[in-house]
Amino acid sequence: MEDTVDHLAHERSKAQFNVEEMKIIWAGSLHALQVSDRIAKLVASDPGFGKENRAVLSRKDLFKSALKKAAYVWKRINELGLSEEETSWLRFYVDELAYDYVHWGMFVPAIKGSATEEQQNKWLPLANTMQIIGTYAQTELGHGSNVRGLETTATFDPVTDEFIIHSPTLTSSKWWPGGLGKVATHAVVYAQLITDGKEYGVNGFLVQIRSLDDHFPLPGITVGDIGMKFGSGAFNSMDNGVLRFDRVRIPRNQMLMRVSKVTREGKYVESNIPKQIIYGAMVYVRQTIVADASIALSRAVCIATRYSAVRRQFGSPQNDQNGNGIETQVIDYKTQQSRLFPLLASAYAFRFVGEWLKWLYTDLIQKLEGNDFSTLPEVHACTAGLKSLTTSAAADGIEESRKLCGGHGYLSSSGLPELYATFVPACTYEGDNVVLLLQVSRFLMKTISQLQSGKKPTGTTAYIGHVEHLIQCGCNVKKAEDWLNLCVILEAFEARAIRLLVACAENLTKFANPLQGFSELSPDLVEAAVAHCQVIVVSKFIEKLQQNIQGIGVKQLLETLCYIYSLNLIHKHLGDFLSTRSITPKQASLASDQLRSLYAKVRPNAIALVDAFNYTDHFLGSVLGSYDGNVYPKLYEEAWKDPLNESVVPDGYHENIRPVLKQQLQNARL
Ligand SMILES: CCCCCCCCCCCCC/C=C/C(=O)SCCNC(=O)CCNC(=O)[C@H](O)C(C)(C)COP(=O)(O)OP(=O)(O)OC[C@H]1O[C@@H](n2cnc3c(N)ncnc32)[C@H](O)[C@@H]1OP(=O)(O)O
Ligand SMILES: Cc1cc2nc3c(=O)[nH]c(=O)nc-3n(C[C@H](O)[C@H](O)[C@H](O)COP(=O)(O)OP(=O)(O)OC[C@H]3O[C@@H](n4cnc5c(N)ncnc54)[C@H](O)[C@@H]3O)c2cc1C
Repeated sequence: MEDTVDHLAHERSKAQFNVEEMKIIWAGSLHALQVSDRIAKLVASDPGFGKENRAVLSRKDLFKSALKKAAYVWKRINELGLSEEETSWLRFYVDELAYDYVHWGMFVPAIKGSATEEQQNKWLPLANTMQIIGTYAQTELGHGSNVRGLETTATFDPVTDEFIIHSPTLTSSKWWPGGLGKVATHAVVYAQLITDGKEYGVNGFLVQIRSLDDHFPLPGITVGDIGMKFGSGAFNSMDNGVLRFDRVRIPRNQMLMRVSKVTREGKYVESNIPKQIIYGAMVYVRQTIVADASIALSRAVCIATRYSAVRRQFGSPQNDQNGNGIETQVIDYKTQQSRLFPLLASAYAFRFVGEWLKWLYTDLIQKLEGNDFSTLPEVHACTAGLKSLTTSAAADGIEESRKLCGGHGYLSSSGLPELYATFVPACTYEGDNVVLLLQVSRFLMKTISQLQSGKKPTGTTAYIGHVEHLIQCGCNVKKAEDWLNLCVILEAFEARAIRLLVACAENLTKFANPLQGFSELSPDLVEAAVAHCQVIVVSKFIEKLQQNIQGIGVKQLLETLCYIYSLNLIHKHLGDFLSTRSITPKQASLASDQLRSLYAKVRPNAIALVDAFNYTDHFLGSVLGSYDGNVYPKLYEEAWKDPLNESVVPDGYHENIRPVLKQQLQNARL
């Protein structure tokens, strides 16, 4: 009989805040909560979206299952007449990586961002109805980070009014695009534009790669899958692909011509739109990845927190009602709390900074429509930096969550190994995290150098305008409670960031060759960029707290999480804070004292804080993290579902076990 007891009910009864209000804060609005909740339940109750154990499927079966699910998603969206908002929630809760992620996430945005209105009118209706399936073919075997180094060529032929797309070398083979290997019919291909014998840099071209009748590659095209990837399940349901062109011809009007164009005569014409707009799809996706990071981390933390409240190890001074000794819940170990609660706080911090980044991006798009490009450099720096910061922290946090679950965390049924394997490439795709931080530091060095000419930094760099104050100021914390002051915390972060930045700027002047200086100092520049990004996350968390927050105890709990997020970072990056004299060793030790009190405040609320994510058991996909905390029967049941347990005596016994045993028998007789 199924156990219907809520093993975490006692934990839930201890919460000191209104969980329903916290759910609204996490979702972003009451409306978002209602829509997401309805769609989550719809997905969880539909057997078509059932989550079989992906880890035990062969690559082919995994891929086939992902294809089936993607087709079913599309069918249900159309049958139910879902809105755009509902559709994105549906894809989110189905939680299976397939070609449609790149189609909707990159192919369509690339057309929207880089095609002319006329081109959009032609291609978007086809893409929006999935009459064509697209991929984003930028990276090559030889070059990923260095986009300017791409080798694929697009040479204009004025005789036929066509571009000839060609892969001149092995290293020019497109390599990695998702959905390319076996599914995509079209691709936005990034290639070096050549016309009239001159090269004009990388541009996007819309190229059909497979027949819409029989799915065979078109003449001149070689295409396939690049092979198994890290982990079981995870990205292996996606057909990341390889693509080569042997002088494939496409009409001239399939060059994406919003930023620059080639005329019928073969003349290259630039518009007044910055060339970087060609990279617009990457800016868009980096912004969405920050939201992915908070989701992935919160999933892991939800699993680890619920399991930590259920799991007991070693004795306890307390006795139960019958006078029997009961063991300690592992969540009560201070070490467990000091590892888990900062991750919980980070999930909330990333959620809020992701929300703000979405606003910043939407604002950019509105400005671009009015030909205002002024915020593009800042948006590029924020999306690049925050993508880097949050994905690195979330990937590390998922792995830490696995360890927080002890041995059972290593089981596939915990959901954590696949979550990690699925999420960790986010540190690489859409820009390697170190390469992106170098972009941020380049932007910051420019901001600092412009101070001398009187240019006032704005937005996320506004604090750099207060350089004199921040270089001189001292932190006033004298006792542990003094750290419970958001202005004090923010100033400590700003002081540390600006001091690192100014040190880099000063050191750069010691090099005659700026490029060489930048290269020599790149580790320091990366560190300074991280410090700057942390200022953004902390300040956006603080801004969130200044909004009208409803519900008993909600604001207090969020404040506690904000302090934990910040003080834990101080603890982690103590070297920076001390070497820049942003705080003293005594203040560092007071921060650690304060952290202990903050963990004690979170403890009774921990389960309710992860309940506020409102994740269904279907979405979590973890026997350790289920809502009712009924961990052991679920673990036991799940083990028996493994294909190895289908037979009592394993396949191969007669060939490979019995002879060994017999051999031992013979040896023993001798
Ligand atoms: C379980 C939960 C998990 C959920 C998981 C969900 C999964 C979802 C599926 C995910 C599918 C993944 C899909 C992945 C797709 C990809 O990876 S696509 C390929 C992405 N590739 C990259 O990101 C490449 C990174 N490299 C670059 O971006 C650039 O080449 C570079 C690093 C920026 C360097 O280029 P370069 O031309 O050398 O530039 P610079 O000289 O440094 O800069 C020139 C100026 O341009 C500015 N700039 C650069 N980029 C941008 C931009 N994107 N937008 C705006 N401006 C930009 C730069 O700052 C310079 O400005 P100035 O200093 O003013 O000159
Ligand atoms: C799962 C997955 C899905 C992907 N999907 C797509 C897709 O749909 N479409 C697509 O086009 N691409 C896709 N990619 C490719 C991805 O965008 C690239 O792998 C990524 O941009 C990193 O580039 P790279 O592989 O060339 O790394 P490299 O640049 O070769 O990085 C190797 C190492 O060199 C370092 N490095 C490189 N340049 C510098 C520098 N200037 N300074 C200091 N250090 C440096 C990096 O930090 C890294 O440690 C995908 C990749 C993955 C893993």
